[in-house]
Amino acid sequence: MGMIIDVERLSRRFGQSTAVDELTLTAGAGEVVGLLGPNGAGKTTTIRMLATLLPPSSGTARVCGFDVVRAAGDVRLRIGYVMQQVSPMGYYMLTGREKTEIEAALYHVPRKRVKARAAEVLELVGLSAHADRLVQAYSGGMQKRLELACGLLHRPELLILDEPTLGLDVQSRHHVWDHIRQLCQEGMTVLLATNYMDEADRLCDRLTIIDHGREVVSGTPAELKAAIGADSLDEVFLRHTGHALREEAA
Ligand SMILES: Nc1ncnc2c1ncn2[C@@H]1O[C@H](COP(=O)(O)OP(=O)(O)OP(=O)(O)O)[C@@H](O)[C@H]1O
Repeated sequence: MGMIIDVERLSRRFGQSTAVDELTLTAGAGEVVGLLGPNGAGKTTTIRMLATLLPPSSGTARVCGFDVVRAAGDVRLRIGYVMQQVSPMGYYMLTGREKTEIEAALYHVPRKRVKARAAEVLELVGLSAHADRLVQAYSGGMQKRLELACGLLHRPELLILDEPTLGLDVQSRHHVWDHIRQLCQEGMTVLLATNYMDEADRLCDRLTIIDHGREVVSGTPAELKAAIGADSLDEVFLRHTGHALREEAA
């Protein structure tokens, strides 16, 4: 069975600084693989390389069997990417359904299928009842779920989620997690970047902890905790790096 993500010694430099440093990462079909690390650890840079938006400085990355540099078009057809920063401004005067249908057309869903597919993905993320409300009336959690729905429109083999619950309240986070878990049950492969250890713990089959662009340690959440007798992934991070995963806000 081919790997959905197969990354070998991937690096990205910006001038003198190295954002991603010889990272190796794999994901098999149906796995939820996490990248856990603090702000600036290199998660988004890694994701942008896998999504073909940023060329690597060195190393190789294959997604769904295609090289992200030489076969970027083949990769793009097979991935959904839900970005960290969502700017809903351009969509404020649209309903959730209208936004989803526009994105469906952009994602090359055949015209005859657009309405049905939009309704399906809205149902998947629990937004059917709110589909005809304006996006500007959505809560933060609903907007995130709408982004998730749009990432699913073209039935990607790999869904890439960058901080899917950043800035959400506890209840909304649990709601988003429920929907991500449901997608996994349907066999989707997910790459999740987060700096929330509870999110990584709850959702990931395997994760790689990164710091300063480099792998610190990787394994299942249970393995990582058991190896050092830690109760939480925060503690795992602290023990391996000597500093906290999340700096306290000043
Ligand atoms: N276009 C760029 N030019 C220069 N430096 C960059 C660029 N993009 C990212 N970096 C640097 O690379 C490092 C990794 O950033 P990256 O955004 O990948 O981290 P991250 O783990 O995703 O953090 P966050 O959780 O804040 O998104 C940072 O030091 C950042 O300043």
